[in-house]
Amino acid sequence: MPPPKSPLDDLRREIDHIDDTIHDLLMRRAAVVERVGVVKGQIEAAEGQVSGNPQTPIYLRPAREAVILRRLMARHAGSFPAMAVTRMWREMITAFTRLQGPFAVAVYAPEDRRGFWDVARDHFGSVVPMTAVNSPAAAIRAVSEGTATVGVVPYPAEDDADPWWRFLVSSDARTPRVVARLPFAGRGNARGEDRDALAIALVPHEPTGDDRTLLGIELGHDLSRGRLKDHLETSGLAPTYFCTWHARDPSGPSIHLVEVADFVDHTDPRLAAFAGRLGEIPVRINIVGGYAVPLHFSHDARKV
Ligand SMILES: O=C(O)C(=O)C[C@]1(C(=O)O)C=C[C@@H](O)C=C1
Repeated sequence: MPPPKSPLDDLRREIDHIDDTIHDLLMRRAAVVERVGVVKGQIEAAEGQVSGNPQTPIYLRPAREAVILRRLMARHAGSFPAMAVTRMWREMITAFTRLQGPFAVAVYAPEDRRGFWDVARDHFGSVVPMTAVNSPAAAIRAVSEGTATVGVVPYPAEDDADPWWRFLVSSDARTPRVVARLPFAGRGNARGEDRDALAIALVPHEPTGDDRTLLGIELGHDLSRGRLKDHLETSGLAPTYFCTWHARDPSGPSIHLVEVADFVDHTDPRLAAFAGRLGEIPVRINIVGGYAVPLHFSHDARKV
């Protein structure tokens, strides 16, 4: 006699069928991502030929990743926790990116401060090669030299006397840019530092529809922070965060890092308006990068 049918059998068969469908779709997505990688490689090779400066392609597109997650969160419904969906997609997206080309992460996580490690792992997944480095400068170096695709460094602190971000205030195309703010998709059970982290990479600053931009502003003459803020505000670039670094040599430069609640690139007329307002004061403005505004989860993490 066959064993009596358990009331679970049909439900489990349904789950097996759903798992097969999810798995099939993952394998299908992988094939499409590989085709995207080929096209990106062709586009970058053509651009390298035009500029006479071919570079190893970097496939990461943090802006697109942010748009994907925001779109999924906007359609999410039901009892499955929203934050669990984003965790799965974060693990998947880096695994997919690695189908296109090499990918490694250098995280500022000295032995006595491991907090950013969890935050980086949550964002880039548990399979990607990840190395701890002892200073933000080492993370920047790893990205510039190509030993890491992404560096993870602390969100700038106003009172940092030797801030890492000043190394990113440069117009050199080989200077890494800020490309994401972490955590992007909720903190979960990650240990953290007292502040967020920023991801840096050799990837262009691209809009997502809800962005912050970091401007590095070098002035040829002294100007009070108050006056500088006024000029920024009247040019439509009201700062949401502001740090200043003074060179030790008093005749040396002061550089300001200004965060603006919008997407700004070099062609933005507000930058020209701001430079115009400064009149005789020489100014150099660099786009240090920017990031998609992270997702906000409600307390029970079910819904964004
Ligand atoms: O849209 C792209 O550019 C892709 O390469 C695809 C994809 C993805 O898996 O969806 C992978 C890597 C990028 O960082 C962004 C998105």
